Amino acid sequence: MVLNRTKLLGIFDAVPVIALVIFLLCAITGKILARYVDDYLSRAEADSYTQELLSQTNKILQQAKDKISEINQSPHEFCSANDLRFIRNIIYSSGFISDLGRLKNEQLQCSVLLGNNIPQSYSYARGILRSDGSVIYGDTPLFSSYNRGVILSINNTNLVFNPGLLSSFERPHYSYSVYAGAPALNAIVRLFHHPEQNSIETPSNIIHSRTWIDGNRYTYKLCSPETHICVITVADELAYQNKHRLIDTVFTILGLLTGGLAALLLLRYFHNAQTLTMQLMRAITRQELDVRYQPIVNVKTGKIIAFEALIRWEIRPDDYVPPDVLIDLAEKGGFITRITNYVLIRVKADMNQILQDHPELRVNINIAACDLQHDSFYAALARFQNKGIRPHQIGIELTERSAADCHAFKGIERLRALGHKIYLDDFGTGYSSLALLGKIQVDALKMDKAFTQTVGTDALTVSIVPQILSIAKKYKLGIVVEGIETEEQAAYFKALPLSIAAQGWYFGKPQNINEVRQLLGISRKKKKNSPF
Ligand SMILES: Nc1nc2c(ncn2[C@@H]2O[C@@H]3COP(=O)(O)O[C@H]4[C@@H](O)[C@H](n5cnc6c(=O)[nH]c(N)nc65)O[C@@H]4COP(=O)(O)O[C@H]3[C@H]2O)c(=O)[nH]1
Repeated sequence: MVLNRTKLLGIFDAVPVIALVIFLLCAITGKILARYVDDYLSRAEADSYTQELLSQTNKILQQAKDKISEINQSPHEFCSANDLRFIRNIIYSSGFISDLGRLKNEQLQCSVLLGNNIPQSYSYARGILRSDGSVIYGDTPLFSSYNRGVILSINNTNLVFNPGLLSSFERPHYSYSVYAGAPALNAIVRLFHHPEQNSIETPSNIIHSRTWIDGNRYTYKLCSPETHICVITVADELAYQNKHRLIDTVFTILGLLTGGLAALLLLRYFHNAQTLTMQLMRAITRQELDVRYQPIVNVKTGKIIAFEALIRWEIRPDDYVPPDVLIDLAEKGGFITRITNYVLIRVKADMNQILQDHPELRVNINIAACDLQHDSFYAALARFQNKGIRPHQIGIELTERSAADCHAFKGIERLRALGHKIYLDDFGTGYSSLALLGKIQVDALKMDKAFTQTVGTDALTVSIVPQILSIAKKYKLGIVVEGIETEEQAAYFKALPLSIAAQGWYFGKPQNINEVRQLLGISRKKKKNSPF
């Protein structure tokens, strides 16, 4: 008993550590999530800003082409005063053109700002030949009042872009550079840039993608595969700092709260379980547990042939802990054999005389696999024989799960050698029911009530009831059908050409020993003396 209690406390001792680990895991997960969300939002923000600049640049290039074709419709003499006036009217209304020059044999002849006063030597920066036949010169030196400018050249017409044309798209903490590439991607020039953006280097090529450059979350690149225009935006730390702090705080708090809640729930669950387990151990010591007996009948005659002993724990008046919960607690707490021995003692006290008087009658006891390793269990069983009760009058029920435990095999053999009958409980609910029968020898199968309840319903056609019955027949095993609740179910099994024992509310619910005595007395009267 000291050993059991120590083992039990050992399990519960680990709970605060597990709770702490869960708490820490949740807190760390919160931090990691914050990082992901932060990255996602930063990328989304950079993406939308870069996209905006890219589409604006594409729009301006298209408008520039339109303006050039409009200007090329000039009805006036080439570079005449009227021609320059005509052009001036068009470019001043556009807002994004700072000058426009006309060329002959690749030599500038006149421009809106310089008139016809053009210096003879003129050299352009490197130009990019684009797929539509236009040429773009990035940051070319100019003769006009602007030192440098971007030129779009189509059909002997050079359009100079206003250098500040993207200024209305500037954003705090962001700067940008816009590039144009040749379709073959072998040459790139810079078109426009933020006034502070001089440090960024022209990329060696333009790969069509949207990405953080070199994994740096402050430099974002977006290229258009159609126009070969690329925009690189650069954010400073301040652009994300506040958002980063907010996201980090929110997710850290969420992580801590979730972790705290999970840890608390775990502690509460185990505290309750611990409390219940301790209460159960106390109830055993104080002998507060009760045993009820459910009749098992021959389904053909309706005669009682046995009882199943079932444990009951009334934790408060009319408030019972379900036996499977109670058994689970005892198994996890490592003191299930105390329950089994307790039941054996109670059964002996209750049924001693009845079993002696009626040697045909049997009582089935539920046991767990680990009982089979305890000498105290065999000793408790042996006490029945001292009173002249024969071993076959004490049936042993083991669930499939328990019987499949490899340590149980030897114990089962030992019990059979002692003369006890072995019943495989809840048969059919395990995944290896049939395989189990090849490994261990049992005397009867108890068909689980879940299958019984398919009788009288459409589900019977697909249920495994017939298979279980034929397995029992094939292996020459007895069969006890559990959970018979209706006359229809009873009639179904009664009509089968098999010897079947039955148990269920239809024949009688689990009852206390006084009711059992009464039941036997009633049966006795009915059958004129003995029902057995
Ligand atoms: N719906 C319905 N249920 C019916 C009907 N006829 C009987 N039952 C219930 O079916 C269960 C039959 O016991 P089990 O399969 O061995 O299943 C038992 C058994 O595995 C375990 N158990 C009960 N007492 C002990 C015990 O002393 N030791 C061990 N190790 N396990 C026990 O707890 C399980 C549940 O026991 P109980 O709640 O008493 O539930 C009992 C019984 O009350 C019916 O017609 N309809």
